[in-house]
Amino acid sequence: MNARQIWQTAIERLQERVQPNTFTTWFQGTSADSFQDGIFVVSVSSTFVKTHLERRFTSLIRTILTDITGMEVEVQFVVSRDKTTPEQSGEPLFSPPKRPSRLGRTRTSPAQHVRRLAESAAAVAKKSKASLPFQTLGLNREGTLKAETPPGEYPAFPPPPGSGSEGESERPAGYNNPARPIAVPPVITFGTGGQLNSRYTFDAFIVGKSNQLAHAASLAASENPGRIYNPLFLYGGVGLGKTHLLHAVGHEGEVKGLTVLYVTSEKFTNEIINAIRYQKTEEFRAKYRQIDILLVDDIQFIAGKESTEEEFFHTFNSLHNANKQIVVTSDRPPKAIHSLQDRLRSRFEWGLLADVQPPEYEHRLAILRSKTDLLHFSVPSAVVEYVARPECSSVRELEGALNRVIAYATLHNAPITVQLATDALENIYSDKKPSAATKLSVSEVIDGVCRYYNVEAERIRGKQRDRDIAWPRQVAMYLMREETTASLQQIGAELGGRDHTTIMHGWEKVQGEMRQSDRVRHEIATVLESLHSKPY
Ligand SMILES: Nc1ncnc2c1ncn2[C@@H]1O[C@H](COP(=O)(O)OP(=O)(O)OP(=O)(O)O)[C@@H](O)[C@H]1O
Repeated sequence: MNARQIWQTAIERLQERVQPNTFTTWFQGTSADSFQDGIFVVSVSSTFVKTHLERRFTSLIRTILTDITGMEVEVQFVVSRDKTTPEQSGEPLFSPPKRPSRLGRTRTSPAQHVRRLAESAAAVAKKSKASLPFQTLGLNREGTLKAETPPGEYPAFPPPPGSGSEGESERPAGYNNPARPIAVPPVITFGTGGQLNSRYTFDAFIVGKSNQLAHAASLAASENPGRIYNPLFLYGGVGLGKTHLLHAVGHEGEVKGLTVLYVTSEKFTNEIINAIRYQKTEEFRAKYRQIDILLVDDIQFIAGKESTEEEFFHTFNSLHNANKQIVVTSDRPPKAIHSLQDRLRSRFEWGLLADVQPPEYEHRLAILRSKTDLLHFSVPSAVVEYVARPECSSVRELEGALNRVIAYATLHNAPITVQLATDALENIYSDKKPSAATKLSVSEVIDGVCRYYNVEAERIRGKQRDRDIAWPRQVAMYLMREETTASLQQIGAELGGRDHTTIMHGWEKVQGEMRQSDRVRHEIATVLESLHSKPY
């Protein structure tokens, strides 16, 4: 067998032993460079891939090559400068969507990518439902199961520094390894852009079923900026890690030496307003068009702002045409951003839509453990389990609860015990029990609905009947009836003097839509979640 044939066989075995998205991300596009004097050289497409393969897969590849060749093999990786990317070779596993010949036309290929990722997520989910105790159940950075790996399957979990062989871990909960030192890339500023938070790296992100797709897609986009999933649209409820992933993509771009710009949609809007005001639109455009990776947080807030949408549309086109990566986050999918221009909506739907959901209990435990490690605080397992127990819809809330327990212990100079945690979280966790105490006021509902749909309260109270205002108004009716103690008459009075039958009709309409549509159920759940999430 020559080097190429050996590598072909090795690749087939690797494919059987690692998860599909791990395989695609790291092994797709590798090839045999040479095999001489027991040294097998694998050619890879980038330094990033090289470093990752060296760190995580050397021993597995060595074992496989030794097995195939029947001799002791050392493995090395080289970056092939003139190596064609998968896209250039014409045989991509992930390929960028074909550019439509006219605006707004949709493409199909990203759907296959979604399916592939979703299938692998589902496979992991299925596996994780097996009778493993949660302490030994986990997903690593690639979403592969870390612990209790079935015989023959390679544990892809990275080793803590100095812990011996690859794949071993000290982490009991088995999610990705927060104990690893986290590379702290330099904080970047670009023009008037924002900064990347050095804590928000892929290494510090704990992967679970609820965020696996978003994580895998972000990782893949950061590996191949502008080539895969462009744009990448991350969406989900508050405090679930969208911004974290956005920054992580930015950090990886920085490592590659690319020009990264992170901006909130609010900042983007202000810059446009100022550019128009001071006749600096050319400078604005020039700045935005030399970016390699554009990261925009909370894109839903540009909806309904005409000049901002217009300028973003042109920026988007210009970057996308030049194969520059665009990643945006939103609290909801493009379809649910009601006042967004159709041409922008269709562009957002063009790449990959990936959602993040609230973490389930085991995932919350793993996140909390990683946070205690990062804080260099030793928190007993029973306390971590106590903090993770209530249904916590946002990781930010979870972090807040943990910080509160630690602060409470420090303040009282007391050991961290379950009793102390119970005291520290008394008011907070009792709030979570469904009771009259959780009822909202009508003005809280109006504020929340206006924030979510990006409309003004006067319009909600007004007479207009366009769908873009009628629907938020009906949602307000529904939520006021469900979530406040106000009577139908009081709700009617609050909503511009409407009759109680109109309120009843609005409530029925939303309830009916929720019964029929997952999307509407999700939408209402998101509004509710934002209404109930209070900062600690
Ligand atoms: N899977 C995770 N692993 C580790 N930390 C996480 C994870 N998900 C969220 N966090 C942490 O939770 C906090 C909130 O996350 P982030 O700001 O990214 O949420 P978000 O979805 O962007 O929320 P918002 O919509 O309110 O802006 C951050 O400190 C982040 O590091």
